[in-house]
Amino acid sequence: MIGYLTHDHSLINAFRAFAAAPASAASRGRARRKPVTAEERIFKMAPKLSDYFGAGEIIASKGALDRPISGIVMDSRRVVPGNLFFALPGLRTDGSSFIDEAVTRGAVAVVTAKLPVHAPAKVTFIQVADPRAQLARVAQRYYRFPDRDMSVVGVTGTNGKTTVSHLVKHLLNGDQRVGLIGTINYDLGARTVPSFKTTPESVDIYGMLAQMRDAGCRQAVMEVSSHGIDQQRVLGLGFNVAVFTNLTRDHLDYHKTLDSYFEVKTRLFTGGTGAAPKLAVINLDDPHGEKLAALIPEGSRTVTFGENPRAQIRAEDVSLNFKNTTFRLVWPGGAMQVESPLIGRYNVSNLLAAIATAWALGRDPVVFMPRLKTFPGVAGRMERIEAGQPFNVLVDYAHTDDALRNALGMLRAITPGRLLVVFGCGGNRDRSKRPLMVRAVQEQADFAFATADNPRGESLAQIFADMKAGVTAPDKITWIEDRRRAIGHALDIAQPGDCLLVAGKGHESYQEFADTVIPFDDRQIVRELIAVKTLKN
Ligand SMILES: CC(=O)N[C@H]1[C@@H](OP(=O)(O)OP(=O)(O)OC[C@H]2O[C@@H](n3ccc(=O)[nH]c3=O)[C@H](O)[C@@H]2O)O[C@H](CO)[C@@H](O)[C@@H]1O[C@H](C)C(=O)N[C@@H](C)C(=O)N[C@H](CCC(=O)O)C(=O)O
Ligand SMILES: Nc1ncnc2c1ncn2[C@@H]1O[C@H](COP(=O)(O)OP(=O)(O)OP(=O)(O)O)[C@@H](O)[C@H]1O
Ligand SMILES: N[C@H](CCC[C@H](N)C(=O)O)C(=O)O
Ligand SMILES: [Mg+2]
Repeated sequence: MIGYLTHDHSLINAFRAFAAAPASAASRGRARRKPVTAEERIFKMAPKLSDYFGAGEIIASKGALDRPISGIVMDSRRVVPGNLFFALPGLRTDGSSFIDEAVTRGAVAVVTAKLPVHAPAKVTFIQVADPRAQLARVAQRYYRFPDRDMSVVGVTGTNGKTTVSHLVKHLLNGDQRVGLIGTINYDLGARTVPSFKTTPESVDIYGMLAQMRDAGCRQAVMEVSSHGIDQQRVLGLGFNVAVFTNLTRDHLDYHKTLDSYFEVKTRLFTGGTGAAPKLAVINLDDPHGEKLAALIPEGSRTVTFGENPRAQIRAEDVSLNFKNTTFRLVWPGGAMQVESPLIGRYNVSNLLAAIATAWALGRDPVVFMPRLKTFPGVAGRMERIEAGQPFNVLVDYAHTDDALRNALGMLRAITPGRLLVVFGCGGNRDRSKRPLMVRAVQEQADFAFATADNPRGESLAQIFADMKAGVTAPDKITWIEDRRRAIGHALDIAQPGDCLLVAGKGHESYQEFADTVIPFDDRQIVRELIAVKTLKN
């Protein structure tokens, strides 16, 4: 262990404050757009608190409504003087318990579901029906509707969101500056910062879209997680395009059933998050994609992709190997040969999703496809580690049974020797996927080291116990709690011709325990251990 960060996520909070800082007065002045509605016109003047609320949104209030605010915050620990604090009901606690703390830190106004009986006179209290929904509405107004100045693409699905988002950004980048919000980083146009959430809170999203707008981005791509949709983080956001990659088992700790998980995803396409997107880009190779296509409202255009002969954007004659993937791309009005260093059949799907999105946005594949050649890949997604070892090592972010099955199935087909895996299951996430992940590994791999992923607040003994319910071939799996040691053992037994997949943490540069977050990067650790091994031999 090199050191540790305390679990209060001070670093993460610092990134967050940095990423979502309100546009400065100067940058607000630089905005190039023309206000189009009466509501937007208000924000040309110095806005006051009441301007951020629409008709009927305030149920009751105490204190002045005509005061200015210096920012919007939903976590009392982030309040600075002059802020408007949103007290949100949560799964673990209630933001209302932190109103006193927020006021002590300088909040001048509080939005809450229930007015307090004894309220400090200097603070304004506003009662609304749904503080979480209201947060999104207020944030959108505070940041002056940045989504209306840009074409925003939202990508949802269990797997492939990050890969597709980065591909879309890359394909569109040649024409214009494209912002990005996703699992790995936030590209705000003028600067890129590390991510703290795949789909951040609404106030952070609108804040970041405003920074992109002010940096000249007219196009943005963002991953939209099911948690993000359900927690109204994208409420009211006007998506130009919504993309559906696939739906397989994950997050059932939160959604309980696959049907309700699917229902949450459909909201992005049917207007359930505000307005329906103008364009719906849907994977027809996934049975849930077929179902979704039938739900798209009139007024939205649907573009389908897949190997399915009915898909508008289609891959034919797919050829896969360890070095690259080739297929014939067919679209209404043309066809061409595609070659990409992204390996695995699921990446054909990701490539088609991105191509379909660019095509749906009016771009010509003949013009944008040459850009694929310079796509650098996505960090921690089938990332090859070449440190002079005589066998293949790949680091991948597969953390569901479907992703593991796909990743291992693909490597199996192209590995002459044994297929080895290091993997684990995250804590405080879906427990039901744990035995299924073990099954997927047993089906495809010759030998596996089960270890810690991010245990978070759960004991590793509990996580291992859940995983063990899926064991049918105990001789194939060695259980080693320490992830670094597990990787070391796997490297020790690997022989020329073998392939080692280190799965689950991909680009992550930390490991999260109950009360500490330690620096931990699978890619760096593999390199270090190979170097040590080489020195010893
Ligand atoms: C399970 C889940 O999604 N939880 C989210 C939920 O937390 P919660 O309901 O438990 O909140 P809580 O801790 O009870 O707190 C309630 C309120 O009190 C506030 N509070 C709390 C403590 C304090 O000292 N002061 C204070 O003001 C909190 O800011 C919050 O607004 O609401 C919070 C904001 O109100 C979110 O930050 C939190 O996301 C947590 C951090 C999280 O880890 N979410 C993950 C699962 C997530 O969203 N992941 C998806 C990706 C999933 C995928 O791979 O597809 C993502 O988009 O990142
Ligand atoms: N289209 C796909 N279908 C199935 N599995 C995929 C697909 N694309 C990627 N994967 C697998 O899922 C892993 C995660 O991919 P990616 O990061 O693109 O997905 P994501 O949806 O953004 O995940 P997360 O929800 O954790 O942010 C990859 O490392 C790979 O193993
Ligand atoms: N976005 C996913 C990431 C999982 C990554 C894996 N390393 C884990 O910690 O389980 C989630 O929050 O479920
Ligand atoms: Mg992602």
